[in-house]
Amino acid sequence: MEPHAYPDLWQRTLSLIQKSHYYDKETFDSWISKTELFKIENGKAYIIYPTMITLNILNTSEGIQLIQSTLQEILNESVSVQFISKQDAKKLIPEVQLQTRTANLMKTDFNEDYTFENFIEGNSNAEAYAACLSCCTQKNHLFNPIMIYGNSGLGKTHLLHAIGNYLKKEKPETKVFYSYSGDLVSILLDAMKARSVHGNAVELVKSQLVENDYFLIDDIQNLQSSSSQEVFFTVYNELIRRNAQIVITSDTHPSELKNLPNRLVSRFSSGLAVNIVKPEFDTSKAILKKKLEGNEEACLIDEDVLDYLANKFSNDVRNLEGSLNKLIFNATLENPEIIDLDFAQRILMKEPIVSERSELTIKKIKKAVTRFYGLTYSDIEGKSRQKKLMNARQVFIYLSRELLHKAYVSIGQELGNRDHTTISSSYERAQMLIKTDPNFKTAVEKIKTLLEKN
Ligand SMILES: Nc1ncnc2c1ncn2[C@@H]1O[C@H](COP(=O)(O)OP(=O)(O)OP(=O)(O)O)[C@@H](O)[C@H]1O
Repeated sequence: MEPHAYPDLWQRTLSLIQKSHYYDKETFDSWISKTELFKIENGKAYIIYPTMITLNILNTSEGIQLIQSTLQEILNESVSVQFISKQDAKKLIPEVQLQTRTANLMKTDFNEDYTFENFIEGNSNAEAYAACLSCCTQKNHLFNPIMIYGNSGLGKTHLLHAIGNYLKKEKPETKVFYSYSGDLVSILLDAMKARSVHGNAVELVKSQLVENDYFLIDDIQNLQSSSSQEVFFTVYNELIRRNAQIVITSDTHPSELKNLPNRLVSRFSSGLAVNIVKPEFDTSKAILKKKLEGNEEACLIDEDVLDYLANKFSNDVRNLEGSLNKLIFNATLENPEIIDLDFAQRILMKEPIVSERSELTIKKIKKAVTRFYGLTYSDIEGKSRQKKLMNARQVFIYLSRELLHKAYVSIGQELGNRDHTTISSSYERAQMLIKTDPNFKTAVEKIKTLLEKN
């Protein structure tokens, strides 16, 4: 039922109660008529009492019975009744939001391109690939947790999404949870802030988390808040007890996770830790070829250009792919007959690719986006809903997420402390726009180029 329908429904209920003459006129006018219906949820009507006297009058078995039967008469369905104070009603709001946020968090959309089929195997990543694939196919989880560790841009997120995509297709009944650890921290901190009149919000989140069969956490090194580490610890233990498969990625070996408590680190070390390193030459070349698949005719490229890229940019597969994208993008502008080594070197030297991704920061993305749109920081951080500003914010959110995997909460901080749920829905919209709106796509591509120049 829409919230705006409650006052009307409650007026009708009160009028029937008045007509029943169960309460005398004075009691009704002074106390009962001042009540409000806060909401009806899961078969329960939450009724706000203004004072303790009202509560004492209402809270008798006959009083409750009268309200229940009157509501049932109007709604044609049975409801139970819970009386709440005005303060309780205020506390209920965050809880409702929390339930929505938690529900959103639980339904993960996996990146459709990040599949096992699209992942190129080589010595550099064979163990990680095998561990992730086998945990999907084997009934008993032999290794738990599986920790995939290695530098940035080497395919860790890709493999977690591949697990999700595989299970969604092959075992659709499986419950899979995936989150960047930074986003999980936001949800847990929210739950700790949310007060609750019927149940504990943290317990609610915990109970939803432990119900998963697969629990995939990306970039665990960002699980830095000690209170969320506490909650994570109990969730982790319960998941292991229930034999759920846990797969975690991190930028270092578990034993070197300095910011996490020892009891967590030692648990992470008890499963299987596999390293993923930079792809060797052949794997890098195969990744480039995979990326070109289907575009061979539109974009002719010399084999020695692929060798050149594979030799030069393999430290981070994002840079490897980025260098190829840059060549293809420039080829659409200049229309060469073929992308040869001269063309490639000219373009890549003119606009050098960021050689290490650590050089890219969220501040740099913000600077590039504002420069591109001709805006100031206060424009982009402010509240105006002008189209240009909204576009700029969406591009900023999109790039921060895609290039740096930034948590929604950190992106929100850069945008005038916007709430992380706002950021998460803008990101979803941006993901849609990149597929449907050519202007949005071009802006993203151009800003990426700007970023690579700096
Ligand atoms: N072996 C591979 N085969 C195909 N694509 C790959 C491979 N390794 C990495 N990639 C691609 O490289 C890009 C970066 O990979 P990914 O985001 O998984 O890196 P990551 O290790 O999670 O980095 P970070 O630690 O920064 O989160 C993605 O587009 C991914 O598809």
